[in-house]
Amino acid sequence: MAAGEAFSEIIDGDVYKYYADGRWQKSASGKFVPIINPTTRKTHFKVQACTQEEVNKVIETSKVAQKLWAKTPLWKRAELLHKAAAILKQHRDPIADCLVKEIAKPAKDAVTEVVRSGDLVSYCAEEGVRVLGEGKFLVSDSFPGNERTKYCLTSKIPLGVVLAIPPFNYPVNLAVSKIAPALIAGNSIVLKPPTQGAVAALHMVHCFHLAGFPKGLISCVTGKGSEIGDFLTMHPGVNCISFTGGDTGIAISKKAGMIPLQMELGGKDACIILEDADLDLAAANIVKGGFSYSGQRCTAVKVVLVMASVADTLVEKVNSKVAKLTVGRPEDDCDITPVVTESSANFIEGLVMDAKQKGATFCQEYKREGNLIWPLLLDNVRPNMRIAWEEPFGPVLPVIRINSADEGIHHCNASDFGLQGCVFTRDINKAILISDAMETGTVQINSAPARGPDHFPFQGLKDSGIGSQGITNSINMMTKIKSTVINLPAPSYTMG
Ligand SMILES: NC(=O)C1=CN([C@@H]2O[C@H](COP(=O)(O)OP(=O)(O)OC[C@H]3O[C@@H](n4cnc5c(N)ncnc54)[C@H](OP(=O)(O)O)[C@@H]3O)[C@@H](O)[C@H]2O)C=CC1
Ligand SMILES: O=C(O)[C@H](O)COP(=O)(O)O
Repeated sequence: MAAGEAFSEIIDGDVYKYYADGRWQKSASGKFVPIINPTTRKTHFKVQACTQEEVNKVIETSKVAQKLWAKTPLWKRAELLHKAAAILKQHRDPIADCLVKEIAKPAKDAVTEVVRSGDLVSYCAEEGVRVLGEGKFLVSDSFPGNERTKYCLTSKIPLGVVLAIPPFNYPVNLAVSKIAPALIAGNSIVLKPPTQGAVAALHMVHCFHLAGFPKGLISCVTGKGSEIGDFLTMHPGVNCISFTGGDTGIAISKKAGMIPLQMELGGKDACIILEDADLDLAAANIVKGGFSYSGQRCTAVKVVLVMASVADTLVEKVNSKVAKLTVGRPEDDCDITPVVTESSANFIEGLVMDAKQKGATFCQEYKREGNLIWPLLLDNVRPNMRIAWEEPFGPVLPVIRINSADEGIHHCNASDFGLQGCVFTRDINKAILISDAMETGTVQINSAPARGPDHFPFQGLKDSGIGSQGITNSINMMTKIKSTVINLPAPSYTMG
């Protein structure tokens, strides 16, 4: 069911339409993709399974719309984005409700995601006006052998059609973090939402529709990534891909053509705890960082590396906080809610069983009902266990006891991932040295990893990504530099 009158045109019967050429449309495939509610494990929504012909048409109209959009004054682009942000925030409740049903996001966090997304769009509009409103002026006589006969003017121009593919865990926020920078920079956008989260994304797209963007500029095609993903990412009409997700991103980067790629992939964010750390602060951050949204955040704390001398105290403090976490339905705003799919729950269980077989200490009893997995801290994890290296994307957190900071740094750097990490210590000098040594895109000192606030640069090293996100970096990434050189007949020196 569509939530409320404002969204009635985006659904036909019980199947949500896709958005192309400024209209909500039914796919000619006659097929739909079911969206399973992680809590009930029953089909909750249905979306169109778009065809390759429909993708071709979308990219064609997207190209035409982009040419006109690039000629739209920057202040007008910003004005429309501000309007979309306001409409999005106005409709936060029905959109948040979709997040609860599709991805089992706790009710309050779901509202926060939508509000944060509106703020991101507004900030992007403001930042874009400044970043794109400025270029460079260079003179030739700064390079040896030249007189001042050339003036070079540079500006930032759009790339064309940007393909945006966000993951299930932030289907609205990680969609607008691609859509808003693309649009302010004069690009058009084709969104392929994650299957789980597609309906929330379609509602969000409708807010942009209501804001009055030109037709064809924004499109949203639905379907399973495994079915239309390759066709989209290898499409010759696509000029840039901004992707957030798992290993799929590595495969995409090998198949995509010679176009700019922004890839935000998985992580195994390490939390290093030194002997002098504030253990209450560390424990609070480990629980928040490791278990919020049931560990389904790329920036979740995914391995704790604690000095053996303080490990017992830390584990005790973490356990007493884990005991207070509520477990249940997202509608009831529980801390721990069902993980997104049954296959995800099975994968997490596989990691837990491997750790059990290899002798990890279970701080809580392992408990699972359907997709719901109770929070679990695994102590005395060793490097031969899969959980020491793999990303569970669930409420299970390994603790490895270390005897030196170097051992912690070594474990962190031996990972194929390099998204974020954190270190807890009262010694700022040690914190800086460890931060510099950690091969990750960001290190947080005395706090858990986090992508937000959304204007901070956000990037992964190694298998965690290509390029950098954050509002300003995304705007820059979705543009190219264009130079115009004025050649003078004779050298000219100002006031000379
Ligand atoms: N670094 C970061 O910023 C973040 C990283 N992540 C990572 O994402 C993963 C979990 O998210 P999840 O959604 O399961 O990730 P996936 O990689 O499975 O999916 C991400 C997106 O890619 C789509 N997709 C799937 N196959 C293809 C394909 N062949 N071509 C193009 N697109 C495709 C999916 O669509 P469909 O749903 O239809 O399959 C979805 O929209 C974790 O590893 C996590 O660490 C998550 C959030 C942030
Ligand atoms: O997908 C994710 O996990 C997000 O990028 C995390 O965002 P946050 O750290 O701001 O919650």
